[in-house]
Amino acid sequence: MPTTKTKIGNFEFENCFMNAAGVFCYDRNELEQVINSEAGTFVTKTATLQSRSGNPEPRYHDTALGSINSMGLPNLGFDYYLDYLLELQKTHPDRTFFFSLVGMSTEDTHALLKKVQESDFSGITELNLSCPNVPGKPQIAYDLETTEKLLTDIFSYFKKPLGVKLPPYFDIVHFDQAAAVFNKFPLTFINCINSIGNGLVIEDESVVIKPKNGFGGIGGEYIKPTALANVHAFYKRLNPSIKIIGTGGVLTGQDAFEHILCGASMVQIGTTLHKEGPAAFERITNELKAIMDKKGYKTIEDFRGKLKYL
Ligand SMILES: O=C1NC(=O)NC(C(=O)O)N1
Repeated sequence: MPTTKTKIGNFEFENCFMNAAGVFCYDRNELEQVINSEAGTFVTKTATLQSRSGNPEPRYHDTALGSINSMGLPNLGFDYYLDYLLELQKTHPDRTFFFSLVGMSTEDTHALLKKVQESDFSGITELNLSCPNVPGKPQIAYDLETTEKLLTDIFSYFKKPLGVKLPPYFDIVHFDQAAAVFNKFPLTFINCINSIGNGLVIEDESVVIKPKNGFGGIGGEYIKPTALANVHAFYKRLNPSIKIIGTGGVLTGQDAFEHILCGASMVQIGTTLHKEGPAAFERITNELKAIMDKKGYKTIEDFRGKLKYL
């Protein structure tokens, strides 16, 4: 029977699936459901220094082909998630979890990461450089000069495993430029992609979410081609030591197979998890294993990154 186990940095995971930050990860109740599912691990909701109520509702809307959201980083605050992660290190010493975070300012980001560095947290940190939904705040990783400066400063003091959650890029030159920046740093991973920022969904004559006159991040089937392109573009450009997490448009085992074929070592599920709940992990894992079995692949390394060209 094929295995879908995987490795990120020095950490091994029994399954290459996990939630995408923002989905099923707001509090202990949701995170516990992911722990007890077939998922190999979880990532917390992106934590900020202080708790945030986020944007006005309605701020999330499912559509036939995916979702639109403008949550605005609602979260229970850094200390809530750190406390829970430290508790899990005692109750689940054999598991490794991801901690998503970002500051509302550069100073806050450094304050957060210094707290992680000084803490007993022994998991993996995902720095969210791509939230499109905080009014007035840009998606950081679209500014490569700022991103390079931020990572330079971070790696002067942060010595634990760190990856970055990236927005989608849409230009080959931008893939080249972004990869050149990321290759300068000892990143454990990059995560492609966050939602495609500032889309608009209309029903009848109205937008469907309240914040920003209806503009929000797009997820689901709409974004798989862009997600796959970002995973593969960076897979081809980054030092092999920087692993790729693939996020975006995963509804089935076939979608996950394609992310891994493009180079992903881990696959995150967002919109589908929001719609279906944690049972989606078992379904999609079984679908991927059936595809691997049919093709004679025993592990994901047998086909990871081996996308064929014409
Ligand atoms: O990084 C994020 N991406 C999203 O699509 N939404 C959330 C949010 O708005 O909190 N954050």
